Amino acid sequence: MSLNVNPEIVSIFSLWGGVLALKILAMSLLTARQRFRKQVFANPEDTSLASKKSKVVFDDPDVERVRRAHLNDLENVVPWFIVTSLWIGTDPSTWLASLLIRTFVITRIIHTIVYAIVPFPQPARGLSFGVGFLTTGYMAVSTILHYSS
Ligand SMILES: N[C@@H](CCC(=O)N[C@@H](CS)C(=O)NCC(=O)O)C(=O)O
Repeated sequence: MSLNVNPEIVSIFSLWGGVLALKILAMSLLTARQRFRKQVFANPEDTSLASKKSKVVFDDPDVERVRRAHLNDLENVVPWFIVTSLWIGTDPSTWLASLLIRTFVITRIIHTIVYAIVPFPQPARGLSFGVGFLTTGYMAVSTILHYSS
């Protein structure tokens, strides 16, 4: 079996994967923004960076919301990077690869907006999570079928 990776698909994956990596890095900044806004930190030494009112708190709802969104990213984006880098070796069509890669990245950006930036009522978050989840699931199954046949 020969490995045939289309360079156009690699470019699309690199571009959109880079955007997604930056989005995940931005989650740390969003967490820090909430910590400074609420003056709540995870370690005693961090409180010296802020006002005298600042304290160590582990259950601030706004900080925890961003942290849950960050964790959810890691639960979904890490498998996506692994699965996509395997799937593009199965010689998918450029239009399908482009559609699935863009769809996943856009759904993760929407997930962050509706979870951590402007909390939206459900099913906004569930849908953004679900579409991305199905995208990764499709690519994983199609990779397994490709290499097992
Ligand atoms: N680890 C997730 C597994 C299920 C999941 O990812 N659900 C999506 C759609 S409802 C979600 O955004 N969960 C919120 C979260 O992970 O904090 C959880 O505990 O909820």
